[in-house]
Amino acid sequence: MSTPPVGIIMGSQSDWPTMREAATLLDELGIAYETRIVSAHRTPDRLWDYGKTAAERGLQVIIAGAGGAAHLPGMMASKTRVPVIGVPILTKALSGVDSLYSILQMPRGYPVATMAIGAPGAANAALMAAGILALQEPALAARLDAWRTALSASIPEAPTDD
Ligand SMILES: Nc1c(C(=O)O)ncn1[C@@H]1O[C@H](COP(=O)(O)O)[C@@H](O)[C@H]1O
Repeated sequence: MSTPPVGIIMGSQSDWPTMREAATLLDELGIAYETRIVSAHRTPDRLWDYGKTAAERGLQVIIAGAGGAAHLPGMMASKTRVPVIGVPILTKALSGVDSLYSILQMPRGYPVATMAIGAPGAANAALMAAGILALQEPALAARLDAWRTALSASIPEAPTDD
């Protein structure tokens, strides 16, 4: 089976309810993806292999979600030149600020495009991936434009009581 353009990876099964937001949006936009649980802490060899083969397999964007000591996105960025979009998972102890800072503060040379905490960040990660892929795919660019127009049109001009 050929490699899809997007890889959605996450540190744990417990991240899936959040990361599913990214998958749902990619579905809506007709973008193929694969999903994997990869942890820098718990499955370092899996992380190594995934990062080492990402470019040669044909992945074009990696969306990486992790919570707490969220080293996965940064470690993946250190292992592959494929752009990594990081999603900080909302945590109970520190409200996801731990995840956010862990992903955001990368040293020079190994960037991670860091999204907002939680589900909105996961959705935006998919839209960011779509925008990157749309640079080379006019049909996808048209679908993304239509999606944005529809969202804009759905916003009421004035608030209602219920
Ligand atoms: N941050 C990381 C990494 C990593 O960065 O490699 N691996 C797992 N985790 C995170 O641990 C949290 C709790 O995981 P469990 O629910 O499995 O205990 C998850 O949010 C996961 O992303």
